[in-house]
Amino acid sequence: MPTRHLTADEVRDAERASGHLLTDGTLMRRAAHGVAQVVAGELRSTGGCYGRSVGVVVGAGDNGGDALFAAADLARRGVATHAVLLAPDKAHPAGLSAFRAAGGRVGDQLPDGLDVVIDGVVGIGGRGPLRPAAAEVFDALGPETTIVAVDLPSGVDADTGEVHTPAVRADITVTFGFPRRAHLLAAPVCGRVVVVDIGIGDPAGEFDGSSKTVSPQLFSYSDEDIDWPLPGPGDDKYTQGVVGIIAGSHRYPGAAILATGAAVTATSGMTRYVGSAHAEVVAHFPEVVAAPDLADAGRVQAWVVGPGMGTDDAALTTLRTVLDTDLPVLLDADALTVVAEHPELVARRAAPTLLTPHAGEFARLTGAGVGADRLAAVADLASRWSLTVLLKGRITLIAEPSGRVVGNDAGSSWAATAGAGDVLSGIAGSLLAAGRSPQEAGAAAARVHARAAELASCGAPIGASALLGALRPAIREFTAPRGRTRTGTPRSSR
Ligand SMILES: NC(=O)C1=CN([C@@H]2O[C@H](COP(=O)(O)OP(=O)(O)OC[C@H]3O[C@@H](n4cnc5c(N)ncnc54)[C@H](OP(=O)(O)O)[C@@H]3O)[C@@H](O)[C@H]2O)[C@@H](O)CC1
Ligand SMILES: [K+]
Repeated sequence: MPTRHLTADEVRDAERASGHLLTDGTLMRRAAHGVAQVVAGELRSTGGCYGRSVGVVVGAGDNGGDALFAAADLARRGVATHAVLLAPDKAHPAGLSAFRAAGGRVGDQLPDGLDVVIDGVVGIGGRGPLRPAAAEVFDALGPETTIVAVDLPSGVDADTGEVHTPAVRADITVTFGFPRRAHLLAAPVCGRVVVVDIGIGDPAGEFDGSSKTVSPQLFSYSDEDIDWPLPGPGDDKYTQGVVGIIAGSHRYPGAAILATGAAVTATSGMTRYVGSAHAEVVAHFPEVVAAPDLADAGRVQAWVVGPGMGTDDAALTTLRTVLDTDLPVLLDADALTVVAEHPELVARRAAPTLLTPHAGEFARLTGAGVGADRLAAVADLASRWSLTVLLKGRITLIAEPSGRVVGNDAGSSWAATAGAGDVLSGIAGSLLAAGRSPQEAGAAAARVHARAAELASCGAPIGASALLGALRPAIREFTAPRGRTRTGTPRSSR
């Protein structure tokens, strides 16, 4: 099931709804125990707890309280614990007493060579960058020290995921109850995220309506949430959805080959190509049915338009023709540039429409940059234009007009290479043709694309051809173990 990522306000609502568990300090004790367990696990994996040393950086709020109670717990397991109090007068009193009682030491700075440092500067109450005193403590840490953030890496905005400068870069982040938006939007600085159950209810399920309605809503998918289309016993090449690719040119066939190749690889249905690179495309992929003109293209169930197609009058005419149909259409690259100049092309479209801009194309479409709040920006465009927008990046966001946004962390940036977007459009287009909604198609395509980049790279730079080459093994990871339901019914025929 997709995971929802909460705002700071929703987290506070959920905590408040737990009543006495909040007021009598139970939630904090559970949270602190969860942090201590994770740190102890880290220490055990590198030789054990006893005799090891842990530092805590303690801010003015409850986040610091969590860190102090966690350190007290660790001290009782034989760990030497040291704390720096950034605001000594405001440090959580009960947490500080517990820390001192367990033998923890308080000083102006942390000793060298600590095994773990716990970031308890700020959590969901933090605003803006890490302040200088805190930044100094983290800057002094050696590379051997593992940083464990309590709730969030300090200096990261809980709701927008903006990583301020400076901000803590955590190896592990331990959070409570439900992941926050920042755990996805700022995934690269959160490290491994561990969600500890502290007994607060699901805000979506248990709220009585008094909490604020939050829009947009951010979700992430696990591999199990990806329902890749598989051919069923009764399927033929047409019934699985035919995708048509309009991309590239005779002079610049690369985008055409990459997008069409991705479509050929992504699903077993038929792939058509329309454009002047038809000979080059067929030379690479003989299974593609290619035509130079749209009028001769044949029937499709979805169109991909744009990569390398140019932005001239011919491109405008082609776009107009395709967008006038009631078929799903994915618009990428040059098509986005044309639509930025002619937004009326998509204004009255009722059929599924998916725009796949990178940040530059997004700015062209909106007349403004993406800004620090990518989630709000992409959700706003999707809502204003009543279509689905996939904003590319290390964290790809796919927003529906309803305000539902799915985010996918690619896990690396190896796919930031020329032509990778063409591959993505081919994958997503074939999923649209297979009947997936624009958001499902975008989310599944982004996930498989990221996995292919990982498989192709293995730590080395890649080009888009290598990415395309790794697409089939990547897809296999999403289909092989889950190809059939318990009753033997192929998933695609359900
Ligand atoms: N409620 C519960 O039951 C549970 C809560 N839990 C925990 O509580 C956390 C929320 O605690 P919170 O509300 O006290 O806010 P918190 O994040 O500690 O920071 C607020 C303080 O920081 C300061 N400050 C602000 N910005 C700053 C900056 N950039 N750099 C430095 N300082 C900055 C600001 O003070 P200022 O200096 O501005 O006066 C303010 O006083 C939550 O994340 C979770 O860890 C868990 O135990 C589970 C149960
Ligand atoms: K923190």
